Amino acid sequence: MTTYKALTIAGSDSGGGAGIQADLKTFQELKAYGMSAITAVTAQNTLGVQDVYPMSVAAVEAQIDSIGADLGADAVKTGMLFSSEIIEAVANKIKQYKWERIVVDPVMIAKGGASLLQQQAVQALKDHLLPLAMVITPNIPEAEVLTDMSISNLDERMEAAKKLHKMGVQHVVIKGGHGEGEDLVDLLYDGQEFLYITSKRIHTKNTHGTGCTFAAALTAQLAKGSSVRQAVVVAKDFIQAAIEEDLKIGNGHGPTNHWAYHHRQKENA
Ligand SMILES: Nc1ncnc2c1ncn2[C@@H]1O[C@H](COP(=O)(O)OP(=O)(O)OP(=O)(O)O)[C@@H](O)[C@H]1O
Ligand SMILES: Cc1ncc(CO)c(N)n1
Repeated sequence: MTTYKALTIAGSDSGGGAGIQADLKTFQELKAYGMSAITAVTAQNTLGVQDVYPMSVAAVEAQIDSIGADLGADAVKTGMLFSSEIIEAVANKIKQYKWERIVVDPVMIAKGGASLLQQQAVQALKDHLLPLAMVITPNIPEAEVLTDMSISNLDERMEAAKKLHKMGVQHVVIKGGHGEGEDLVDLLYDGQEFLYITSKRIHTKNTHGTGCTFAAALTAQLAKGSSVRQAVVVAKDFIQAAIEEDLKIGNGHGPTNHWAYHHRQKENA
């Protein structure tokens, strides 16, 4: 049996709902072998981010080298990268190891408002990482920052997706969690066609880590050889199950349930 390997390069969330922890749990549930390179340690829980401790560039590079020199990776996800120095180092390592199935989740701000990316690092993201991305998964506010436009309807979202594609990204997924209304649309653009992945909005405050979990599910599927389109559909089912069966823990925005998708599949088998 082949073992498919997925690497996450992201920040640690001590509360376990987002970041590295969400990614590794999701990889495991989707049967991809999970590996990590930590870019920053956050002191975080369901109430918010209490502190951020970035790693040195050398520490980030050393973790990636340990993986590149031995295990290798079938797909790579980037999450919280914090600074332009870390972004440049990560982009160089991706090129060095010739990794191609790259999912860039352009994490900027946590739900409570804490900054997970320095403002001056946005340009580095555009210059160095976007051209390497097989898929980018911004939420609406992140797509606005990256494209320098305001997005208040689906037409503008389509225009933003085209702009991001022009910046060198192969596939763009602009997620609809931050949109309005009962129907929620994630928009996929591959440079030619738009695909709308729709669902009903679930009314819950427990949405901590939805973005990380969605992008991690996408990465696991790409590691196993899926097409981007198939991977996005599975990622949407995965996050839908994880939000529907949310965990009622902590006093703020609780985490999603990373085992709900697998659990449902077993029940339906
Ligand atoms: N209330 C909800 N009901 C159903 N699906 C949701 C809901 N909120 C988010 N999603 C889904 O979760 C995924 C992540 O979307 P969202 O726009 O919330 O990402 P995000 O803002 O990057 O998340 P995060 O806050 O973790 O950074 C998308 O597939 C979206 O459709
Ligand atoms: C470490 C980390 N990465 C990403 C997010 C975005 O959800 C978060 N809250 N924390």
